[in-house]
Amino acid sequence: MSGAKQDPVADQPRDADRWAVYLVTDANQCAASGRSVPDTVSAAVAAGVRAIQVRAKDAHGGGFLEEVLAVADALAATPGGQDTALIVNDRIDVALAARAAGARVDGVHVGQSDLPAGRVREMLWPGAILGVSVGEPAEAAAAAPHADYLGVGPVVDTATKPDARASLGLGGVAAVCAASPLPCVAIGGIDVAATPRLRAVGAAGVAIVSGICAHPDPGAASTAYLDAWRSAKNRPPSARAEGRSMPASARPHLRLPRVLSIAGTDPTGGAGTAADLKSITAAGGYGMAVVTSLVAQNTRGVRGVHLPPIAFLNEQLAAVSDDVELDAVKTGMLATADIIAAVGAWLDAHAPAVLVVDPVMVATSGDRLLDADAEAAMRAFCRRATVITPNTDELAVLTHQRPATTQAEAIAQARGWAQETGTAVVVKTGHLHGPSAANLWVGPHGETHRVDAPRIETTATHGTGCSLASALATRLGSGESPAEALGWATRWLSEAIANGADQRVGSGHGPVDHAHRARRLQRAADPRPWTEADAVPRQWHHPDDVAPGLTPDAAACPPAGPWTSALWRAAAPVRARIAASSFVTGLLRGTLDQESFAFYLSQDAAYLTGYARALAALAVRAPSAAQAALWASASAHCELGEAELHRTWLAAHSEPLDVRSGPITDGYVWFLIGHGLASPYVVGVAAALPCMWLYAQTGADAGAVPHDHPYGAWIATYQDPEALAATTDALGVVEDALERASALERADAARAFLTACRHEAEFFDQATRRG
Ligand SMILES: Nc1ncnc2c1ncn2[C@@H]1O[C@H](COP(=O)(O)OP(=O)(O)OP(=O)(O)O)[C@@H](O)[C@H]1O
Ligand SMILES: Cc1ncc(CO)c(N)n1
Ligand SMILES: [Mg+2]
Repeated sequence: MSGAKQDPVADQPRDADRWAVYLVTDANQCAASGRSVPDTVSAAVAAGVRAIQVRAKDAHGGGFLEEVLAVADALAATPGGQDTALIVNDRIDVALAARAAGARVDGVHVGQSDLPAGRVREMLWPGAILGVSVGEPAEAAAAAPHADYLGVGPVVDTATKPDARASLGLGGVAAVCAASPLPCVAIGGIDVAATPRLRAVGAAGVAIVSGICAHPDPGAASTAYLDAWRSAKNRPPSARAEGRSMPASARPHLRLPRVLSIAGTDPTGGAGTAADLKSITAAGGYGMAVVTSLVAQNTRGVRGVHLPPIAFLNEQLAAVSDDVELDAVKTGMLATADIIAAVGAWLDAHAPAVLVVDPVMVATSGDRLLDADAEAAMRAFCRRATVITPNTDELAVLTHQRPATTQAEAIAQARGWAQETGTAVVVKTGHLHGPSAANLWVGPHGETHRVDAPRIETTATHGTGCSLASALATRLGSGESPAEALGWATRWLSEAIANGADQRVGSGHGPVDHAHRARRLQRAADPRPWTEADAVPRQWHHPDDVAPGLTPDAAACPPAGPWTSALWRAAAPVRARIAASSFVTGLLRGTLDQESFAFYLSQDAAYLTGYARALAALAVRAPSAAQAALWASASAHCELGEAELHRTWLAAHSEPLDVRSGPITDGYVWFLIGHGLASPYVVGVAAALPCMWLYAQTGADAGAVPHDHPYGAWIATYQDPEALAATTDALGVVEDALERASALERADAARAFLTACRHEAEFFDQATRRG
């Protein structure tokens, strides 16, 4: 029996350095150098290794289990062992058995010949780490939705794994890393000298077998690997020269990416350096700007361009690079071949880890921003980039083709470009027509990441290209993968475009609202008590005491009497906020991106489990059998009926069913359970009501949903007649309980009701706050 505590390292393995040096054990090699596997593990962990995989190719199940338990004990007894991930190779059953025996096991690693990663994930416990061995980008892509990290190899031919495939070399590892959004740990014949080079091509760590197990001093060997890992720069100075960037996924997340924009100006603040600085700030970076050209322009068009001497451009560039280390560079309007040459020369000397080139040629207004004879120079300049962000017209110029008129044509042009140059392309579809304004990342190895966004009916599109490229550079510079970075930038920009017109700036193509998201989050972060609940009087004697002056509006599920009617009126402001939220409007229109919906759904699954328990508590405390039955059957419905829909939708859309609840979900759930268990019954039922009542209202607001609506099946649950009947019954219970309650309890119940409404608003909104 293992003495190790069942206390998973859970979130720790997501640390940037978790996989730096990953020891994979081999009992034969340990034995040959006179040591047990647990002793080898202890020595490695004492030296600073923080990930261990127990591998026992030849052992039978029982022997393997013994070895895992012994390693778990060794970890429990070694300083640093608590923070060390313990992964079991191949055998899910052994991992489960070890956990059943009380050992802390954190996950499982499987190969291509084991069960498919998605199946393995279904068998694992929540929060388990799943690693998958891959040898090519296609395998990485298949494993990515299910795994937490990838083992990439073999790097060189190795004797420890006789069944291994042809070695990948540094280039092969780089290709898989570049195509993968997950941390990629290189494995297979890695010596100390190769370690920093693997880090430089994008590996998140090195997995070592013989280099440590067969070494006479495993502790010293571990130290040597760790030192070699740390000696490598986070980003490879040579990568840019090779025209390849280090994949963002493998870089540790930087605290504050320092991002330089090299672009023209817009005195009305909507495009160029002004837009770039706002976008970099909004995306979480420190923004800097070098001005290539002074542009007299506004929302209606360009009036004049003044180009400062090249020598002065060089002076600006040197002033930045002499003093500040850069995590990302974004270029915009470069205007002339001379400027392109000067910026190119500076980039030769100061290769940033991330270079986003927005090949600005023509403004939204139709004015030229790049000399006609500089197109060839821009084409060559683009090859320096990590990624370029042309609009469809610019993509056509770069690829010598006619402008694409469909997304498929634009993607085909981008593919050709990416394959030929090795530089990724973000295909922007703002200039096309149709309901979608999606962005797509098209990489040199054929990989694409599509981020859906709805086309917005607005004139506020001045500077959208500048803003997207700057936000993208910032998120890539912070260490995000291409898919993550483009996802964040697209969602943020979509909100900025949708709210741009409210700024009332200019009469032409107005600027986007770069700060909209920040303002929304600032409001959400306000720690003061929620005002709607604050407004309830200390005692509530009469229905008019709550929400005086608010005129009633119709509820899809009508109030059951004067008290619930008063609650409905008091909730009007927060109800309006929910109805206008970008999540709910996007959901009802069907324009919400799938990733946000999947996040919402997984939180809702977690929520329902808690809500079912809050309802069960109310059943226990109900004053009558009829009320107990109402809450008990609603509880059973949540636990069984509704959660099933979550599972089937997520599975059908290949989205992971992640039932870990986030802080917003947790806050709401425990608020409900707390009131259900510990507050007067009237307070508990008032707290539980908004979940039913506001959902019914959202369903009614949705109206008839077309059969091809992407979230039609989901919205139908809001309109479910059984749920409506339960809501009507619940309203009767709350009305009755309020009628009988004391004035003090009634006020508490109203506050709990309004606070629950606010929780509902936060709950919807959380899906659009990620990142
Ligand atoms: N009406 C719109 N609705 C939604 N998204 C839009 C709209 N117009 C542009 N976008 C988004 O803004 C980004 C840039 O758009 P676009 O393709 O127009 O680039 P651009 O022409 O380079 O912009 P700029 O005018 O700043 O140079 C894209 O991600 C696009 O999807
Ligand atoms: C300076 C500058 N860069 C880019 C654009 C593209 O909109 C613009 N209008 N102005
Ligand atoms: Mg543009």
